[in-house]
Amino acid sequence: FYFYSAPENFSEEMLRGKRVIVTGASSGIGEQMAYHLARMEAHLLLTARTEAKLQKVVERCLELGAASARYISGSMDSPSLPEEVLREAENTWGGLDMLILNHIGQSGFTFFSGDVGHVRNLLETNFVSYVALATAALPMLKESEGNIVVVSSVAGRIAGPFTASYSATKFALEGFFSSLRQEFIIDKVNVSITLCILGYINTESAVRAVSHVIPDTPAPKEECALEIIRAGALRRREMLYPPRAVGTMLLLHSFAPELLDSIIRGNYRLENVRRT
Ligand SMILES: NC(=O)C1=CN([C@@H]2O[C@H](COP(=O)(O)OP(=O)(O)OC[C@H]3O[C@@H](n4cnc5c(N)ncnc54)[C@H](OP(=O)(O)O)[C@@H]3O)[C@@H](O)[C@H]2O)C=CC1
Ligand SMILES: CC(C)CCC[C@@H](C)[C@H]1CC[C@H]2[C@@H]3C(=O)C=C4C[C@@H](O)CC[C@]4(C)[C@H]3CC[C@]12C
Repeated sequence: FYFYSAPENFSEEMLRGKRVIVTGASSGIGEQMAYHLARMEAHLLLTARTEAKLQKVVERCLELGAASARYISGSMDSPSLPEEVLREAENTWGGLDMLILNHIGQSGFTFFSGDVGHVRNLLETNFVSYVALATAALPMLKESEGNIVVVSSVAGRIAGPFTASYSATKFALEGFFSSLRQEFIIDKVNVSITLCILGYINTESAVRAVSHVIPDTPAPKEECALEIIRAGALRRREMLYPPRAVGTMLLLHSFAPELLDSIIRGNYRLENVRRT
């Protein structure tokens, strides 16, 4: 608990000139990570589906001081996109230092509807594409001794109600990337894997999805974005944000899981859950 709140030896120069891919960078935490990295004078390759938004983010990144900034648009449920993104990095930079996996597909905050097709598609977008991106990036990351950063959630450690499909995709990420980290150590592959366990963050889409049910005040996306970059650059195994709230939840989950479950249910405004 203390470990994660300890002062850290991070300097923004660590990112200067680094070649970084950020997925899901057209809005929310991904967009904020792009702006921080731009200020730090990194080279940026951004992805998401909406080209118009990516164009604006790239423009702003160049104003903020990015060494370079470009984008690729497309949906991560398409099996060819991950390789296309990494080919672009190889062609323009000839290498890669940091891969930040952050995008998620749409999922509502309500009872599981029974739509198995949606689960399949969400696993493709939120999980399989992460594996494909990391796999395609690995040769370049080995060369640079770089970083893989996986953005996950408290919902990837503790399953609350109304996030069944989403939680499954985040649990999958932790299983896969924690196993991979072990293999890297065995094989002496010097590529770090940082898992980010986030609580409720004030992005537009999250607030829209849950504010009528969850009364808590969400944590700021700007600081969240900076903490993710910091943890990745410091090659941390995991980061928690906001650290105290998430740390307390994980601790409670480990020694009194049923108590935590009931606290979560008791904290929600269940009468406001939209049943469709
Ligand atoms: N906000 C929160 O409370 C929490 C967030 N997190 C995690 O943080 C990360 C960022 O979340 P947040 O910033 O809130 O999310 P946003 O909804 O703000 O951003 C999601 C990004 O992913 C892109 N995206 C959506 N669908 C697809 C798709 N099919 N293919 C490719 N890209 C897609 C979106 O752009 P476009 O629509 O243009 O494609 C957008 O850039 C996620 O991994 C999330 O799980 C974890 C815990 C809590
Ligand atoms: C004691 C309890 C109140 C603690 C429970 C923590 C709750 C509040 C936090 C932890 C993880 C959060 C979810 C998340 O990870 C990602 C998304 C996707 C986004 O598009 C919509 C919002 C959603 C569902 C978040 C909703 C709020 C969650 C459940």
